[in-house]
Amino acid sequence: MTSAAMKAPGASLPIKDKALLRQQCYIDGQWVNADSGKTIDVTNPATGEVLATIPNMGAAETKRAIEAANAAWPAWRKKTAKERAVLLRKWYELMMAAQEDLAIILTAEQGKPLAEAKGEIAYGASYIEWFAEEAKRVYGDVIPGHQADKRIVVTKEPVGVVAAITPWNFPNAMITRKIAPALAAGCTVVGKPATQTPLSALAIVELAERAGIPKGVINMVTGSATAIGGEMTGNPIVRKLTFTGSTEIGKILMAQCAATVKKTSMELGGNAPFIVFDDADLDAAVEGALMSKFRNTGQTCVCANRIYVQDGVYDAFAEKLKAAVAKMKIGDGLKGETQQGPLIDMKAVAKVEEHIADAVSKGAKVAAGGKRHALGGSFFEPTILTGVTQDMAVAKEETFGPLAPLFRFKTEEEVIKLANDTEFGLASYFYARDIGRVWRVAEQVEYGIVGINTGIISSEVAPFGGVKESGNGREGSKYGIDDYVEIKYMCMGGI
Ligand SMILES: O=CCCCC(=O)O
Repeated sequence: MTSAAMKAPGASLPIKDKALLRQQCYIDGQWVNADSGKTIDVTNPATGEVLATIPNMGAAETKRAIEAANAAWPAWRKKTAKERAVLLRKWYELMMAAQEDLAIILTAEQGKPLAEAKGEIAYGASYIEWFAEEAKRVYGDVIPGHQADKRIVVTKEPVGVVAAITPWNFPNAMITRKIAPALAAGCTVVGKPATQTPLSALAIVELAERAGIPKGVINMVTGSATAIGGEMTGNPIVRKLTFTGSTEIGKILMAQCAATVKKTSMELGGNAPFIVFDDADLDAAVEGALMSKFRNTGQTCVCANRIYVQDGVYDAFAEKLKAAVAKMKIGDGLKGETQQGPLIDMKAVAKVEEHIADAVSKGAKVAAGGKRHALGGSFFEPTILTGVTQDMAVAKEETFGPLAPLFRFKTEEEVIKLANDTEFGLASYFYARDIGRVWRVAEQVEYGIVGINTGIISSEVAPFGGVKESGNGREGSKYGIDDYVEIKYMCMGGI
């Protein structure tokens, strides 16, 4: 094929605003290539098609981005909260106006069904809307003095340059819920999206530029995770690192940040228990389990990973879940009524297969699915395992795929122990109607988030985050901005 006859990357994407498909990074208000000119292909996990190429940047470009963010910081922090809020609001509006195009780009690079992608754009934009409002409420305190001639005043100041590293499973919302509070608080940002899904990040930076966010306030680099992460964590200008991803990588980043004592927010792995008690509304529990387990084809840190069902309703729950799963439509997220897209890559498929093989070798039964889907590639059948026990790998590790393992339990006390028997502590869920039990269980599970009679817990108005090895800090809600401010105490004497 001649180069003239070759299709431009992304040409097949039915987006109206072609300028959203950016293939360069954004540093100091300029769209730029890697110094080396090297690029990385971005592919569609549903088809294998190359959608675009992005710059393969490293430490040098990241350093420049950090310096640009630092240069932009004084003017940005000096703006009034309302001035920052107006720009954020404009960015939110542009994002919502481009919802359809942004969703198409997101589905194409990530695989989730278009309806879910549209939901993610609205969800991602909602953080910008929320923090535009919160920018105006970064209040301080006046504390009664400890001596007669003293007054104590507490103010909150932006931490400074923030580095944000985001994952492939939510290529829009994980960026906005870091950048929006940072900007609202008066910080500037250098972001690095996952290499598999950079196009959503670059598209929203394009919209930030159109919204009038000044140059240097947001910078976005793509490329080598080790080189970019190394510069972000090593550079003393960066005062805070915010990361969403695996616990394994989070620990490495935290260790690297220790050398310059950076603040960190870590939103790491989960191993969410989903408990169904005898007194639960079973249909509601099945619906909640479907939403929690199969959201984004099981590739969400808050997806149910272990489904504990009480003895008396175990068989009925398994049957109902099986019937619901049988109706799921699997396919290319950009096509028709798809409810389950492909997994991100073949490594993800291998992990699901490992968990199934391990469980089956120890006595679990495949009640639905259990193998790669006939569509090929990284499509996998939604799977249910019954007879799953605590000695199986799926009890300890996050599968991050469409596998619902059903564990049987007898008592409330027993299941609380099982639910807490993990180093993770992000999301947990349970279904019960007895009000005493609801309080007892909610208070005893060691998790940052507890879904009670619901499988969906995410919202910009709520504090999202985990305990134990699931991380630190909270994203969203009135608490979310705290991660981007430093408290200053002024002791005023001589009064
Ligand atoms: O993997 C974690 C993404 C979090 C998605 C959410 O906010 O619900």
